[in-house]
Amino acid sequence: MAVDNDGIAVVTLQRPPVNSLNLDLLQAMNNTFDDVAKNKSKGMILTSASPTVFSAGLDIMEMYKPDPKRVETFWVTLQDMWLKLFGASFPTAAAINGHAPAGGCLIATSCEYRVMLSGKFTIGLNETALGIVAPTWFQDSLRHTIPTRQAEIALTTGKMFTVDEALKVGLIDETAADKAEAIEKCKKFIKRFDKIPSLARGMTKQIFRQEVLKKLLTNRQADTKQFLDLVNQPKVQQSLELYLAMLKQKSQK
Ligand SMILES: CCCCCCCC/C=C\C=C\CC(=O)SCCNC(=O)CCNC(=O)[C@H](O)C(C)(C)COP(=O)(O)OP(=O)(O)OC[C@H]1O[C@@H](n2cnc3c(N)ncnc32)[C@H](O)[C@@H]1OP(=O)(O)O
Repeated sequence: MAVDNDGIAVVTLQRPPVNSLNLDLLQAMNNTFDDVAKNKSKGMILTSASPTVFSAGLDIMEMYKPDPKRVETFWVTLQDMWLKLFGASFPTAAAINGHAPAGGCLIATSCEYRVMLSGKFTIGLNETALGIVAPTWFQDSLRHTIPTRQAEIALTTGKMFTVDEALKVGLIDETAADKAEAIEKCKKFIKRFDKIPSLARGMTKQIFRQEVLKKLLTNRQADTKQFLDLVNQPKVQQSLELYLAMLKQKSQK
């Protein structure tokens, strides 16, 4: 992860090849978010070092034949990452410079503003298409971004939106021709708050988001148990094995 700081922190996800979210990356993200808060940055922009993938979502290897202690820590660290990002009092934006499936879409929709590169990229919560259920807080992040009806259809169909579709439905706010332009547009969004007192801004955001945050905070143990029960089911392990094989086969073509 690299952080440039000119008052606005640009945080670059840098875990080749596809920025899949494993325990180490999630821990690094959490430490970085804490630093951004401590340094009193004006805001934070999340982007990717990959030219084609923002993030491929959760690292499936963390869930396939998992070590019991590690997979639990993995999930709790993912919850922490979401609580910190969705609940950040500082302004957040995502410069989405590539594909953003599942957990990649979760990161983007946890931010307040999204700029995505024009091109053949897709974004969405595709969990149902993989035969799994997007956790409540994944669903809430989408519902917080696009109208409820479109969110329900997208979630139940596991829809991956093209850039044009994402713009039309409001899943992204703007498009950009390249990464530099996407970062500039995110900076422009964050600079809108230059004349707004930061305490009032931060508290307003937290009040606006508190219902959704509270749902996970009061349900963390049940959410973790639900995930662990699901991931340890033989049928789920079988699906993960098939999905990994499919991804490998595709990457070797
Ligand atoms: C299926 C049942 C799951 C049951 C889980 C239990 C409950 C879980 C609850 C919550 C779920 C959370 C949601 C998630 O985030 S799950 C992850 C979903 N992510 C995806 O479906 C994306 C998969 N990846 C892709 O579609 C593509 O890789 C893409 C991001 C579009 C990039 O394409 P491309 O640039 O062509 O790269 P490759 O496909 O060639 O991939 C390069 C190597 O990276 C490996 N890879 C890709 N994605 C993942 C991943 N999410 N986790 C781990 N590894 C991944 C891929 O296999 C290639 O590896 P190699 O080079 O060794 O062959």
